[in-house]
Formats: sequence, C-alpha cells, structure tokens
Amino acid sequence: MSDGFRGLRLTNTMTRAKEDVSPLDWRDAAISEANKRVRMYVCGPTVYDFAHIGNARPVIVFDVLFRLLRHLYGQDHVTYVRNITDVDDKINARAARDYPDLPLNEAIRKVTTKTAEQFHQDVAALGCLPPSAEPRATDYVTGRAGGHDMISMIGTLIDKGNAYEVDGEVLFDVTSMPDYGALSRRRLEDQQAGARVAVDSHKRNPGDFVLWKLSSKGEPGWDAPWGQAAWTASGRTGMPKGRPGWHIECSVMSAAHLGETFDIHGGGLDLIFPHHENEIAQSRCAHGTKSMAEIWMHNGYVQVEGRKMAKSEGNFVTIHDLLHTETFGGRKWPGAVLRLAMLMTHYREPIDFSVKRLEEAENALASWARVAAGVAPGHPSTKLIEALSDDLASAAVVAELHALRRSDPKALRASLDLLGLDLSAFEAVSDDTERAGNPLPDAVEAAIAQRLAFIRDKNWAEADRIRDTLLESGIQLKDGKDPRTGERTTTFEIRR
Ligand SMILES: Nc1ncnc2c1ncn2[C@@H]1O[C@H](COP(=O)(O)OP(=O)(O)OP(=O)(O)O)[C@@H](O)[C@H]1O
Ligand SMILES: [Zn+2]
Repeated sequence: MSDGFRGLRLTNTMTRAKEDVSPLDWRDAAISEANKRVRMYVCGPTVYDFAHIGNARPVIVFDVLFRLLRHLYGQDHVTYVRNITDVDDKINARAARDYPDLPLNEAIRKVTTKTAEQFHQDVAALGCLPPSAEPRATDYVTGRAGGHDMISMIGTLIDKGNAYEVDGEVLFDVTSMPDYGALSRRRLEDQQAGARVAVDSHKRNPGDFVLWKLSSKGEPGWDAPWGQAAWTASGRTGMPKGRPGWHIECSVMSAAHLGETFDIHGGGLDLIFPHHENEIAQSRCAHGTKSMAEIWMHNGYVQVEGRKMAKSEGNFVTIHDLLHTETFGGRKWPGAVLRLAMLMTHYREPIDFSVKRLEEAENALASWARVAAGVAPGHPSTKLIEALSDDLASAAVVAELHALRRSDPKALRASLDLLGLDLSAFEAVSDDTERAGNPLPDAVEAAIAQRLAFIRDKNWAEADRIRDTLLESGIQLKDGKDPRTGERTTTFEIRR
C-alpha cells in the first residue's frame, strides 16, 4: 500500500464520524492468528414478497464490504451473517390471502420458502456472494443450545428487570436503560412528551416495545412460559402459545453466530429507529455489555422522484422484473448493470433511480469489458483498495476503474472481480475474443437468433432493439442472404 494508506475506515452511525476499523479479534492476544475473524451482521429480508431494488441496495453495499474485508483480512477471516425474517404478521396475511385453502402454518411455509428462494436467485444475479451464515428466525425461537434462543433471552431480560409481562405479552421497559436512544439520538423525554399510551395497550411507557405476544387461534405460535392465566381465561387449553416481536430475533441470531459484541452491524437507514435501537437495548441489557457492535453502518435510500422506494408507496420495481421483464425502460437489464448503478453513488447518499442511470452504468461496463473481458486478472490496483477502504468511496472507485481502462487491463479485470462486477453479459466485445477469432459467447448467439425470429415475425421494433443493444456494446450486425438457400443471415463486426 502507498504511504498515504490509512487502513479501513468506515462511518459509524453511533458516533456520526468516520472511524478506523480495528476488529475485536485482532485486539485480543488470546485468539490465535488462524482463528481471528472480522464479524459482520446485516439485517436481511422479511420474506413475503419479491424484493424491490431498494431492498437490493443494502445487499449489494454489504456484499462489496464483505469482499473488501476478505481481501484485507483473508478469505477465511470474515464471518458475515444475514438473517431471514420468516415470522411476521405481514407473512401471515400474505399466506392467508394466497393459500386460503391450506392450514395457515402450511401456507406460511409455502410463502416463506418460495420468497426466500426468489430472493436468493435475485441477489445471486446481482453478483452477491452468499453470506457465511443465513439463520432463519423461526429456528431461533426456542430450544437452542447455550440459551441462544428468543424465549431464553426474553426470560433473561425479565429476570434482570429490563422487561415485564402483562397478560402473556412481554414488553421491554425503555426506562430501565439509561442511555436508550443513543444510536438514533432520540432522548426518552422527547419521545415521551405528548405521546399517549393507548387505553388497551399493556405499555408502561409510550416507548416500550414488544418482545413477545400471545397468538390468536390459527396464528403460528410456540409454547411460552408467559400468560397462562390470560390463555386459560380466553377459553383455551394447554400451554399459552405466542410469537416473538421483530427486534429480538436479530439480537438472538447475532449473538448465536457472532458473539455478544461484534465488529460491524448494517442495514438501511430506516432501520436505525426503532429496529437497531431496540436490538442494542435488548443485547446490551441481556449480556451486560457496553456495546453490541463496534460500528453501525446504514445505507441511504433508493428513491423515485425524491421519495423512498417502498412497497407501501407503490413506487417500486422488483429486482426480478428489472432483470427478467421489460417493465423498466422497455427492456431487460443485466444484473451487473444494476449493481454498478448502485455503486456509482456513495452508499450513504440517496439514489434517484432512472433508466438514464442504468444506461450510464451499462456504458461504463461495456467500455471496461472492451479491454478487460477475457483478460487474465492481475491484482486490483492499490488506488482501488485505498478508495474502497475510505468508507467505500464510490466516486474515487469509479474514477480509478476508468483510469485502469487505459493503463492496466489486468488490474482493471481484477478490480472488477473484487467488486463483484461480472462482465459475462459483455464478454462478446473483448479484444481477446476478437484476436483469437473465438466464437461469440452463447448470449450473443442467442440474441442474434432471437432477432432473426423477430424479423420472421415482422416484429421490427424488437428486432431493432436487439440490434441497438448489441451496437451499444460494440457489436455491429450485418444482414445478408445465404447465396445457396436465399435465407437471411446475420454476420457481425466488432467496433471500437
Ligand atoms: N428504498 C430503499 N432504499 C434502500 N434500502 C431500503 C429501501 N427500502 C428498504 N430498504 C432496506 O431493505 C432491507 C430489507 O428491509 P425490509 O424487508 O424491512 O424492507 P421492507 O420494509 O419490506 O421495504 P418497504 O420499505 O418497501 O416496505 C432493509 O435493510 C431496509 O433498510
Ligand atoms: Zn435486525
């Protein structure tokens, strides 16, 4: 690294400052070199519907950070955990709507399995590596060794005086934690002022949040040690059945996989309050620790016309639709294009999503592919690593990729690999392919065949679209006739 290299620095939402990263294991002489790990937790999806491209942003941003950490600390020295939330009232509602004839639990399983599979396909197409572990909330409700389950942690919080039970519902008492609100910088007094507790609520304070609630008939539920009297009074037999609140699952799964305190915790800006604030309250009070994670990172929003892309706003585009249908900009887009479109802007800034942005990303990728596709990768450049290490400085990263295009195709190739930017949709235009006269990759052959089919169907618009798309990546098509059969043929030329 050059003299100016300051090591990895990331902006910590807790302190609102850019800080040097100094992973906990490296500060602990008792942990052998071989066993040291950088430990990172990122809140994953609630699996009831297709993920939209706003949801894709944290997945891409933290995948780049995962790749950078692996580069800096070694492939086997990073543990990245991203959970799957598979218990949630939105899931129950979707299951009842989509599978009205199935028992609810079966319907829920269908919804969560299908959605999780779709999510995996979507993010793989965006070049994201699978995390080291991907725990599912429902596997951590009860009965885990070492007390790494939600019922045990909630019991601990009650025992320590941080939580209380009313009629089978367990709530966290925010006044039991003096520095509650430190992450979001909300003072308890401000939160209390003017807030009223609804008459039917069990809350002692307006800010108290649910750790556990009783399930009604038909809802998914687990045997719980709380609320026997309320359960029996409602005319039901056996042990009371309940289900966890949302925040507790991340406290439990992060501790199970990463320990009571770990290095980096991430997610979108909307998670700072209440989700992350409440994770911190639960984890620190249950474990008696000073911090849950050393560094809290939050990505900015993907916006449409200045508003957060969100399911509730109805202004969303799913990853699946963007990649596989023509609903956005009248065409499909390669996964690498969406990935670069996200990475062109610093992760903390908002992104206004548009066709123009995707086209810009595509043009950049095509220009890089022209020199780097098919080239054996060298090493990522020092400048690239330095730019990434400076809080993932996007502008400097993209500028360096453009510079490498002229100076060092092998370093460009390695840098793109490090960033997870896959050139296969653009391979056709590499110099190597041209020089060696290799056959075109399948994708281009397929595009040419598809275009001929459109021409046969007299669908000129689609045929022209394919011709234009190929031209943008440097492939010029030439139509002709086979002199023997009289059939239409297509040849091509690679342009610079
Ligand atoms: N528009 C967005 N831009 C960036 N990140 C987002 C956006 N919307 C959601 N996220 C992030 O996506 C991740 C998954 O969140 P979650 O499953 O709760 O999304 P969601 O709440 O279903 O989305 P929505 O806001 O559309 O209801 C979280 O890290 C969240 O911060
Ligand atoms: Zn979480």
